[in-house]
Amino acid sequence: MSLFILLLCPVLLLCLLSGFLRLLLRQALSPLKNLRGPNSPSFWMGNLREMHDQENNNLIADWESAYGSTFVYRGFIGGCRLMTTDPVAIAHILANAYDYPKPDFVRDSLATMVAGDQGLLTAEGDAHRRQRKILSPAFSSSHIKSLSPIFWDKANKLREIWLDTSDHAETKCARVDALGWISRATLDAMGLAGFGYNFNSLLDDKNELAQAFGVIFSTARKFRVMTILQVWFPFLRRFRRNNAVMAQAHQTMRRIGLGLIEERSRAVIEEQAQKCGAIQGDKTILGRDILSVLIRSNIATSADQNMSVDEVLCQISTFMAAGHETTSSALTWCLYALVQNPLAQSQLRTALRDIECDLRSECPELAGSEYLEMLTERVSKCEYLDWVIRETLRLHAPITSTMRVCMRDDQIPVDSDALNVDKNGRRLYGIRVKKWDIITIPIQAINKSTALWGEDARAFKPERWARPPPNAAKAIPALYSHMLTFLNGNHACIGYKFALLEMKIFLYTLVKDLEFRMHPSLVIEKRVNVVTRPFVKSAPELGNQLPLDIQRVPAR
Ligand code: HEM
Repeated sequence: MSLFILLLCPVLLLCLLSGFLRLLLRQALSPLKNLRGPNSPSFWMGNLREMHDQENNNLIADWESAYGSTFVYRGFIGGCRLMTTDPVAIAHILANAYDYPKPDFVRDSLATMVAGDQGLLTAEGDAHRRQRKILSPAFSSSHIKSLSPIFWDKANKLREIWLDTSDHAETKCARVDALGWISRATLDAMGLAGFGYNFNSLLDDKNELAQAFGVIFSTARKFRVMTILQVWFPFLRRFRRNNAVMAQAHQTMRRIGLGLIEERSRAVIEEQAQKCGAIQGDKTILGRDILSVLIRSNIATSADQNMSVDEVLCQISTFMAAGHETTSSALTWCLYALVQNPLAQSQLRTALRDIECDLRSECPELAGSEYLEMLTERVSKCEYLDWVIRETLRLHAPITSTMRVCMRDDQIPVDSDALNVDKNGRRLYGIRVKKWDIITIPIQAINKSTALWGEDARAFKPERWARPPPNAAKAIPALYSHMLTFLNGNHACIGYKFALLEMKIFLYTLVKDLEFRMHPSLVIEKRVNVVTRPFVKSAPELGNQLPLDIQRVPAR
């Protein structure tokens, strides 16, 4: 054994030991240990293993009915983690976002995914505030609307591919993997709308940047003991799998990303020199993509406040990670919900066909971009489509939970009507937390909670949106429709208008002329790997997929 290894072993052991001791001390001092919660099936892993399948086993709803809306579950070596579905507690945590940031291990794992720790997803405090301000013009309603031609183009391409596939099938009905196709179409849309880059993945799946992102995102790791250890012992993060492959993918991303930034910056500077564009993204004649608007906004920001090249580069992969997979997951789950509810599917098709019919008869002279603009307006306002999307995002939130860590000792308020008690049966009027305590906000469980949404909370019912939500649900502090799908507060999703418009345009284009069905023998379950994706229960080895049968619906 070399001298180096002989010296290294005791150092590693010492690091591990001091890490363990620190952890045990924090846990011993945490007031969370006084709260009720489920038994821990494992000393080392606590409840983490059973939580891995929570989207398929209603685990959190069961815990909620046993222990109330605020309780603890166990993490690594039995550490207590707070879980709460209490709207008042969640409002407090999200309103004090910088006192409750994402835990270091979450940020580290996101940083691996977005190829750096300088993007909006991982930034905190002043850096986050500054970045968000520079990025906000790119996500305004008017700017997002100006991106709609990209969504129409990619949605139409997918529609043509699917119509062609079904028309050429012997029975005029073809089976496609909806998840795979939607993911390619939304990747293409994100590339163009995000940073003016054409992945062209609907026609060719060999694009080098798409492959690099594929490698980077696949680091969203499976449940492994090593992953848990890396959470608590940062030095172990050096020994990640695929490090060489990842480095290569990061290099590709950096090379292409820097090229895009340079190209866009040059275009913006030329544009300003010619005074042919305003700073507002939607009025410029050049690049409407988010990166171009970000660069304009960055140039207009004072030098001590603007973003560095590395920060801008990191935003590109951040849009990809935060914007592409989430929207493709939401659209896929929407089609799943519609095949499970054929009545809702046909009602939606009727509403979508009415839009086209009404527009053609009211404005027969409209064509080209004018027609598309008016169509976008009508599709955005279609009531039934809106209900279908809300109901999908409530029942199938692509991001099912998020974590926060307390950065100061605090007393988190709770709903005064909630009858939560601690381990000793004492009524809880607030939750005492200590610095470093970890909190899980179970987004999906809150969206489906029967206590908040009523007895039919787990059913897909677009019509529920015809009435105002129950009072209990109205208390949820949300950015969108009383649900936490896009979260709320300083770290709320910046791209939610982008996602909603893209979803509406894709659904209009696909559902209007295609009927979707699923073979009754197929059972679909959810797999959470940063975002939630479907897989066939009897064929998990085939990976994430949603096999749907598609068929052209004859014109009216
Ligand atoms: C259905 C689609 C989407 C869903 C469900 C979704 C959901 C979320 C959620 C829950 C968060 C908060 C994460 C946390 O703090 O733990 C978030 C943040 C974020 N999202 Fe989205 N998102 C979607 C689409 C998009 C799109 C299309 C973009 C960009 C084009 C985007 C960009 C971002 C960014 C940059 C953040 C970080 C914001 C911050 O920390 O300040 N998202 N999203």
